[in-house]
Amino acid sequence: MASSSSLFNTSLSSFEPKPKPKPFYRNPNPITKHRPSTLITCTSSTANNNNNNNSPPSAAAATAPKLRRAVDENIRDEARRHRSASSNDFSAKYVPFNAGFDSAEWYSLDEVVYRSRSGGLLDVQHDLAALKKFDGAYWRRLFDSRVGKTTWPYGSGVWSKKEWVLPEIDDDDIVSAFEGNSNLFWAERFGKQFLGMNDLWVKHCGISHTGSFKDLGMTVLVSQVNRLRKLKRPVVGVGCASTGDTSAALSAYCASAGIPSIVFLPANKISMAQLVQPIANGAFVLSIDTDFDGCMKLIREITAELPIYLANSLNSLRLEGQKTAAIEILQQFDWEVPDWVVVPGGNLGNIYAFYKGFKMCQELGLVDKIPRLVCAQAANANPLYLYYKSNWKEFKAVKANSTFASAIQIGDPVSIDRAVFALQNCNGIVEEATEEELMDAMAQADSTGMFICPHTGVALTALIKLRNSGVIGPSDRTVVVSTAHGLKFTQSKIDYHSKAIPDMACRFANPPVEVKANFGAVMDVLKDFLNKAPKSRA
Ligand SMILES: Cc1ncc(COP(=O)(O)O)c(C=O)c1O
Ligand SMILES: N[C@@H](CCOP(=O)(O)O)C(=O)O
Repeated sequence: MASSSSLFNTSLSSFEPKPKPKPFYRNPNPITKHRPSTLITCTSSTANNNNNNNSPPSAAAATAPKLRRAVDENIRDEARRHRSASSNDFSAKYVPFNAGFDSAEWYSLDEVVYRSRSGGLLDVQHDLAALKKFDGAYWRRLFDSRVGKTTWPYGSGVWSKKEWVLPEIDDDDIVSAFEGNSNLFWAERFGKQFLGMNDLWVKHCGISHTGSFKDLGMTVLVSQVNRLRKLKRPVVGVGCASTGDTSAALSAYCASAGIPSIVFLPANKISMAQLVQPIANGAFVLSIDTDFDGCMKLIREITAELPIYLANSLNSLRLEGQKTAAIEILQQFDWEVPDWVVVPGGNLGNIYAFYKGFKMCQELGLVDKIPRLVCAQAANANPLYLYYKSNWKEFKAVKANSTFASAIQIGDPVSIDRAVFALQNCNGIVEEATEEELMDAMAQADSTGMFICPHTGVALTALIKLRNSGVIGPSDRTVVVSTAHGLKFTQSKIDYHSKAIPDMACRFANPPVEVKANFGAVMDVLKDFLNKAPKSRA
């Protein structure tokens, strides 16, 4: 149903494929329970207002004018100059998913490994004991102190939480577009008009470098690949299967670092905007005559044979970046916890990433609870929903049917176990949206000034259903995660507003009025319009 793809044949036969980090901790006003001496050094350069270290700036530093760096220095050099010489205590490793802290099976993040010995998923496990040496107030202040700066690499919403993401990577190896720090928008009119809600928010993760939340995970994965290549590990390129957003992010971050990228796309199943992104960024694009699940199977087989690093969220590194969106939401609410967070789900890495981000904040004392999560699926690609409805009795992959929410047209999600774990541990809910429901919800949201993607329409439908059934209350603080930019999915909006979708009423369509180029004709249609327009608010 993603009719955009028929305009641009994705077979594209005419297209030629073209050591440990230095610590940076200083805390002149200790607020920690314990303050490890190795972490804190204060040099004359760190004492100025550049705040390249971990400490919140002092009041004097915050008001003093910043000294411009030397002309022959860039922001990486500047960050390097300000780093101190001691080493930090933080570390992370791969363990089998849901393994305890004493797991005998673990792998260094510098190994190329995607699965546990038993074939299960992996997870990145942080040394929580080391992180807990600092209390929640310390972490809150540290993260808050880095927002809105251009200091390398903390100008990124992901790397501003570096100690919780990839603590051991050298800042020099980081590949970042200063992603994250996305807008948390108060959906005042949508909430009031369509839901009777006064505390509804949309986290616009799609207003980002490549137009989706995938940037958050990809900066981490490509940075680690950059490091592996510097360590002379045999990684000749990075590859993914994609419904359009993972491939866009992968190709952009790889292009930025000069690393070859290879993307497997299901032919004629992604939007034209998504297709052109990896092409423009110089990826090697394969348009394959199968669906996403078929592409995913192929890339797993290929990456097992060739030195191509797997960039899908099966690779748990990605989720370390994606989880920062959850931390950001808490931060944007001044560390108050919302009641609900609604996330559209496909391959199901992101719902777990949100859970993990919230859970870390609770475990490390930044907040005292976590929100309930809702995972929203398209009814045409709903294996998680069916599993949930069976009371988690039996999981069956499905054949995903065509959906306007084409980026979640996935029938055999690789992160199913992660998603179930997340939902069961936060009293979560799974909902689904039919094509008509998701398109109507998208049009309704757009009519209140947003310009959302169909996947966000799926999430809004879930919210509408849970509001109508009274599960979500009128004053519950609720965040809907918008996962991609609406401009990637304009064809679906054109089809809707042209009422060109078979068997769909398109109730909120707003087609343009064709009118002759003369004053009288224009006046007639305008008078008609103004008579029908709602009168201004008293
Ligand atoms: C725009 C968009 N929304 C939602 C999702 C679902 O995320 P996940 O696969 O992590 O469930 C994806 C990708 O799958 C996506 O591209
Ligand atoms: N929507 C995704 C599907 C693949 O998801 P991933 O998070 O496992 O890479 C895409 O855009 O490709």
